[in-house]
Formats: sequence, C-alpha cells, structure tokens
Amino acid sequence: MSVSFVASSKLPTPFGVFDMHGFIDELTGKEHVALTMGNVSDGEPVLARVHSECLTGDALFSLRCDCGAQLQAALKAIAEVERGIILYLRQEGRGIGLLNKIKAYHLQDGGADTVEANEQLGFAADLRRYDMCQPILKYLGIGSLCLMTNNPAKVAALEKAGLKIIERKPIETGRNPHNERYLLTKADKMGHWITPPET
Ligand SMILES: Nc1nc2c(ncn2[C@@H]2O[C@H](COP(=O)(O)OP(=O)(O)OP(=O)(O)O)[C@@H](O)[C@H]2O)c(=O)[nH]1
Ligand SMILES: [Zn+2]
Repeated sequence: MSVSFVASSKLPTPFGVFDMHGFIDELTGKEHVALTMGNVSDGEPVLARVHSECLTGDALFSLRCDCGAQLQAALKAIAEVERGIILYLRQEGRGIGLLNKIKAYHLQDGGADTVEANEQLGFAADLRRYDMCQPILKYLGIGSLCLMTNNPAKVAALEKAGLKIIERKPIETGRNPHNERYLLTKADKMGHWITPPET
C-alpha cells in the first residue's frame, strides 16, 4: 500500500479548529483526509475515530444510519480534550460506492436488511480496507490509539493492518425511528457492540 501526503491546512469547525491533512492512495486514486487537533506525535495514545465516508449521513443529514451523529460526536469528543484524530476514509457504502449504496437502499425500501441488500447486489456485507491507515498515522507520528467505535470487525482489521489500539471507546449516538432496523442488523448480523434497539 502506498499513500502519499499531499497538503495540510487549517479547518475551522463548530467544534474547534482542526488541522486537515490530505493523502492520496496511489493504488486506488482515493483522496483520504485526516483531521488532527493538538500534539498527536508526542508518543501518548491518541483519541481517534476511523470513519468511512457516508455522503448521505455525513453531508445530507440522512437518518437512515448513525454516521453523521457519530462523526459529530467524535469531533466534539476530540475538541473537548483538545487532542485527537479523525481518519476520514473515502470508502462510501462500506466500500461499494455511492450509487451501489443507493441501489442497496432501494432494496432495503422493499424489505431487505443492509446485509441482504449488499448480497442481493453481489457484494459481501463489508468491502472496506484499512491498509491506508498505518502509513497515514506513521506520517503524522502517531503510535497508538484510543479508538471510538462499536465495530469489532473494524478493530480486528485495524490491528491486522498494524495499528496499536490500546483502548476501545463506545460511540453510541444518533438512534432514531428511521435507523432502528439498521442498528438491529449491525448488532445481530455484524456483531457490533451496541445496545440492540427495542423491537
Ligand atoms: N452498503 C451499505 N453501506 C452502508 C449502509 N448504511 C451505511 N453504510 C456505510 O457504512 C459505513 C459506516 O459503517 P458502519 O458499519 O455503519 O459503522 P462502522 O463505521 O463500521 O462502525 P462504527 O465505528 O461503530 O461506527 C459508511 O461507509 C456508510 O456509507 C447500507 O445500508 N449499505
Ligand atoms: Zn451512514
């Protein structure tokens, strides 16, 4: 995996001013972003969120998932301690891409759950890769993470990719009537460490 640093700038947000670092994944051409706050290269574990792109949830206020709320909660948590990193990975729709995700949503509108919809389209439930994370963290001088996630497969994949995760912090937020089934499927079929919604 080859990831090259391209540029850094400030990114003011409602939560505070972050440093934004842009990287290019030489293999896929994907443009990944890291937002950092504070001194993250001092050797101490860094509060982190590894977030996969969700245009609908992160930018278009969708209530079908919990992504937007999780992203905001992570930015807020980092701003509170004035130190941390968000790795914003450009792998929309768990790696199937935006237009296939819309196709999957169409199947979900007809009764499929998120896993069944992916499978009906000929995809595995989760096609994400995490091999770009280690080179990005290395470039930023980060050795170990306190990771905000509810996803056991993500923890395992990141550790396999060479990341040192010293603590896992739950990030349960954004539950609403439209994403109850989505969260139930995450808990039941994908093993997420979340309190199952009431059925
Ligand atoms: N294919 C597909 N992708 C989805 C769907 N809903 C959300 N996504 C994508 O799922 C990714 C987020 O993954 P999740 O499994 O929700 O959560 P996670 O990030 O792995 O786990 P946490 O760290 O606990 O949030 C983003 O890339 C979303 O675009 C869906 O119904 N189908
Ligand atoms: Zn989402």
